[in-house]
Amino acid sequence: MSSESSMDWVETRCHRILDANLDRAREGLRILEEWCRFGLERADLSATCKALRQEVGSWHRPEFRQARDTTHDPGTSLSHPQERQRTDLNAVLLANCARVQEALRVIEEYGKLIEGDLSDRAKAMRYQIYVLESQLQSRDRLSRLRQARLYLVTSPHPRLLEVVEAALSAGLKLVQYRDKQQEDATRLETACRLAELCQRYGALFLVNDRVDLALACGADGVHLGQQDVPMDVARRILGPDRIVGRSTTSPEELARANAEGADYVGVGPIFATPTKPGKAAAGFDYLGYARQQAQQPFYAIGGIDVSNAAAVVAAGADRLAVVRAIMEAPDPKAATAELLQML
Ligand SMILES: Cc1ncc(COP(=O)(O)OP(=O)(O)O)c(N)n1
Ligand SMILES: Cc1nc(C(=O)O)sc1CCOP(=O)(O)O
Ligand SMILES: [Mg+2]
Repeated sequence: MSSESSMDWVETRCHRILDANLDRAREGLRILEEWCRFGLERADLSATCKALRQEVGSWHRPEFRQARDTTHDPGTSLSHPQERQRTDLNAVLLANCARVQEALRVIEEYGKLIEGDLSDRAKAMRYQIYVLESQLQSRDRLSRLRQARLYLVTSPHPRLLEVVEAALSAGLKLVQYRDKQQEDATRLETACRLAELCQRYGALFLVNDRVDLALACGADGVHLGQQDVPMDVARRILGPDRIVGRSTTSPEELARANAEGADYVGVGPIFATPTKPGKAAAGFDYLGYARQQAQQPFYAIGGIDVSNAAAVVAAGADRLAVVRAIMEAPDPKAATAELLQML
């Protein structure tokens, strides 16, 4: 083969690679765009995906398509089991973000042999996809939060992981690690183990009070009380894509939570509870007020169990947070299932 033809040979293969990866990037962006449009109904994110897809389309050149040779492509018969598996919607989004990022990385590398500008544009877009992935994860966290009707707030327990796993196995999708007494090193270790457990079950995991522990264990967010750090401090530390909730007991506290943009609020205590001794019940009156005034999902909390959950729902709660009803249940899995059934 002459040196000229070997150059042509390499160039033709690069065109083939660029053709495949330009198509791969556009296909992945289309899949993300469909969820943004029809799933999240987010015009802004849909427009972002559409613009990125159109830009990638503008990078195609006739010589790239002319180099296509699907008949002799050994990859068409290759498949990995993980490519067929999508455990949930989030897995679809993550898989297609990765598909676009990988395709852009290939275009960036092989584009250097063909056209430097193409390589530079692919690199710049790859960072835009990282941002889009965070936005989708954030939207995904908030959409998952809205879907979570039952919230387990843990209490200290000798078999804490076992109890939480039993509740997760019944379909629980929202857990908060709350332990006011434990030393930090132990709390961090426990938080990391709970975070891993919740991720395995596709559940959101938050930490009570402590933004530092939430950050350190990679939690999906933090729950702040009235005496905890301001919301903007928590968001500065955790980043804009994590969930921050706030306890409320009165219209004034709810107004503050609305004003600071809490992603959800606790509304309680509905009934006086030994889990939070010394705090007077806010009762159904405040629950009814919160139903009218809360600007985010709210979880009724305080003394709730299967004996009164129906009454709490009837008084205006769509979502419940419990401690003892699960943590002290003889059968946490059955208790969780029964509460979920009532919601
Ligand atoms: C969902 C939910 N609501 C309220 C609380 C109470 O938070 P806690 O830190 O236990 O008490 P305060 O800080 O609000 O006094 C919660 N943990 N979860
Ligand atoms: C952690 C907590 N916060 C409350 C609030 O009103 O902010 S009441 C509460 C304790 C809830 O425990 P149980 O489900 O065992 O009654
Ligand atoms: Mg607190």
